Amino acid sequence: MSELPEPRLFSCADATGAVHDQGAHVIDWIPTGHAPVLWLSPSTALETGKPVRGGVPICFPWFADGAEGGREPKHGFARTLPWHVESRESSDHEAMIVYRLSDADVTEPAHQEQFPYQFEAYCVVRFGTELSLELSVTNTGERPFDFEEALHAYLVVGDVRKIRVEGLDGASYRDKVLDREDCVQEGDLRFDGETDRVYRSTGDVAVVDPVLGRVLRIRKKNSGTTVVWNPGAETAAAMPDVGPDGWTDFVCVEGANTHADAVHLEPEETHSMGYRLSVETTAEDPGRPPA
Ligand SMILES: O=P(O)(O)OC[C@H]1O[C@H](O)[C@H](O)[C@@H](O)[C@@H]1O
Repeated sequence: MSELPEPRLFSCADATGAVHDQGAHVIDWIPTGHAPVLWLSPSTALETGKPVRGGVPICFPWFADGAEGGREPKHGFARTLPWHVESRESSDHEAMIVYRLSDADVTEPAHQEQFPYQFEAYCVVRFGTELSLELSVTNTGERPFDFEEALHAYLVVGDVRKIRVEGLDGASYRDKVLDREDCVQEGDLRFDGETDRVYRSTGDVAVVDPVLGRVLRIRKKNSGTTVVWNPGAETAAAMPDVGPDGWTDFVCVEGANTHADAVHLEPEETHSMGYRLSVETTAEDPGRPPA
């Protein structure tokens, strides 16, 4: 293992940002006039071949250990492979980069065995008043395949115990902490410990943060799954790159297509999933007790 090269830095009138080529992994986005939006663990490994804890990891071609289970590495090989820069452009109000990964980059036999298909993936990242990521996958081979994907964003929050996530009311979900299928969300989602839920939901989501006085809005495109994750105190304490105090500082709200929403591609077909993030300052009283 060697140290990761410095990330690529982006700057325009409306934002700054940073991305590692490994995993096409966005690690920073600061819209002008706001505090940082993406959480990055201060103790994350920044080494070739190791996942980075924070930012927006790309999970592909499977999520966790895959729809049928048993796949490795967790969340697929794309997040630890170096992606290729296809193009980069900047204007006054937006900085943009296009990354590309294909089956030719998958050199580990164990990875090839688990996903023996020809594909081409592009990730277009735009830094501006919004952070926008679009992951497109094309089947460039002669056999159909299924894949899972997630844009696994780590969002900075003032205190996860005081936020609420709106937009999932009524959605069915799998609770990975309780190991229960077919749960249904009632009202807003709040956090008082380990939370790991895979929602069937195409809708937009808002993270209302009374401590930082802001709302993070997530707009999804072609995404049937929203994953919400926070490790809680106990699990976090056992994770060296989160630690006993780190878990209150972030929540993951992920745009995804997993399990029943896995994507099927016939030869020459393309699927694109979009994830857009924006910030609004609010006047909500930080002392307001939870409803
Ligand atoms: O530790 P990682 O491989 O980065 O995974 C972090 C988390 O990702 C997702 O949100 C999953 O639903 C969780 O079960 C998992 O713990």
